[in-house]
Amino acid sequence: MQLHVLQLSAGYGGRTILRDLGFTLHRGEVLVVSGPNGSGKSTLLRILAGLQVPSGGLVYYEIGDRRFDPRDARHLIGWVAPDLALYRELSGLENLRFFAQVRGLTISDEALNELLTYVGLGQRGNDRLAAYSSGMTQRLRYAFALLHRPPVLLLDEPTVTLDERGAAVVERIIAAQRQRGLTVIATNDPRELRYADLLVKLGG
Ligand SMILES: Nc1ncnc2c1ncn2[C@@H]1O[C@H](COP(=O)(O)OP(=O)(O)OP(=O)(O)O)[C@@H](O)[C@H]1O
Repeated sequence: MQLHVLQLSAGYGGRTILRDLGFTLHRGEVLVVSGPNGSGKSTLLRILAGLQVPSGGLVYYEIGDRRFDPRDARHLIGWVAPDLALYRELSGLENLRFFAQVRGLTISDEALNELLTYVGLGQRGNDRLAAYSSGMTQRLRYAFALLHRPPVLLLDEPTVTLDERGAAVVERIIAAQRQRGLTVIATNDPRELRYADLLVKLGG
């Protein structure tokens, strides 16, 4: 599996944010996208997730001899971002059940509870999200992203609001993802540069 980005450009209303960006990411590798606020990290991740269309260039995932446009690759992608909204009136477990159903997955409650334990929410799966702290909600986003065991993991500000234990969970998830496929991290936290097999610096 590979991710190919060729001469990518993107912007908003005639303002160019990303210009002529190119790289290839191979299975097992981690790409870290760094840069100051407003340099286009989230924009790049949204394009890789198929949530935004670039103004120029080419982006595709390659598996064997098949190519997928990001917009047709949602089943391949797990996505964690601060603006990823989950249902506050549902419990953690109910959120996972709901999104598994939406994705057409059959996953037992036992497996969902294992996933909750994996992200450190084992004791809190039946609490409503309204009662979660921001770090607990961020942990649940990881469980959500991992539901379908995606070969591509896109992490925007992966450890924002997480404590040390939460950051250790993220470290474990990234290590596991190296066995499964690709990881892309957008961050301006210098501690996260250590994950990079490939580093793309945006802005200044
Ligand atoms: N929907 C939008 N409409 C117009 N401009 C936008 C939109 N989204 C982002 N921008 C602009 O594009 C630029 C890049 O934003 P982006 O969120 O990709 O940067 P970032 O590097 O992720 O920033 P941060 O570190 O603050 O999260 C910024 O100048 C931002 O104001």
